[in-house]
Amino acid sequence: MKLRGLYAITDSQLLAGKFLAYVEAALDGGVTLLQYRDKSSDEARRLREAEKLRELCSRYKTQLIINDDAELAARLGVGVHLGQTDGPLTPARALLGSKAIIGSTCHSQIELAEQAAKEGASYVAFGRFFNSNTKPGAPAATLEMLGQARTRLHLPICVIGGITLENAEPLVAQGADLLAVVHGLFGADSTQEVTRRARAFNDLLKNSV
Ligand SMILES: Cc1ncc(COP(=O)(O)OP(=O)(O)O)c(N)n1
Ligand SMILES: Cc1nc(C(=O)O)sc1CCOP(=O)(O)O
Ligand SMILES: [Mg+2]
Repeated sequence: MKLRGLYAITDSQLLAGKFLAYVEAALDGGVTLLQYRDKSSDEARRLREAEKLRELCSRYKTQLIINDDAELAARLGVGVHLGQTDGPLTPARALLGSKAIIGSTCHSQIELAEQAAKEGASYVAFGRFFNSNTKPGAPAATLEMLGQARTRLHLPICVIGGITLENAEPLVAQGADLLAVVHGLFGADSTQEVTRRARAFNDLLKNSV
């Protein structure tokens, strides 16, 4: 499966009271990867919500990715996204198997991405490219770095951080495969607008290849 398209990421605060409706609206517009990102330590709720997302994703033929938690991903039989302090990639690959999608945060460092590729990552993520409501303190990355990464790396490149329909085009032009978005997608006022935005993100990627 080619990893290219919209990578929707959930946010428990932003989606409070409309979680499944907004996620389904995004899936309806087309989502390549859906990441369940919940930074709370409420394990029972995390399991319950992740199970619901797995069911929804299977209906829409979208791949579910769990943020931070390889054990939960293994329990559900889905993929995982690991940051630099979320545990090593090699044991996660051993736990989840060769077919699982495993992503790695590489901030703005191509060397981290090369290492992640050696350790079995399925994609590497660079960011933050713009001001982010969700994670304002994330280290910054540049378009120039992204262009260099594209020439050096042979696995899918995900970009993240403050991405909207208005600013995404240069990232795609520099070789991004996956646009990872929270607010620029789920910050919409209605489910219809979420679906419209999802379609428009996909159009940006389609029109560039
Ligand atoms: C697709 C994607 N890219 C980067 C991140 C950030 O991961 P991390 O640095 O571990 O930070 P948290 O998201 O865990 O706060 C991500 N989650 N997804
Ligand atoms: C979870 C996360 N990681 C980032 C990084 O740069 O590693 S930026 C980010 C938040 C993405 O949300 P939004 O689209 O609302 O900016
Ligand atoms: Mg993390």
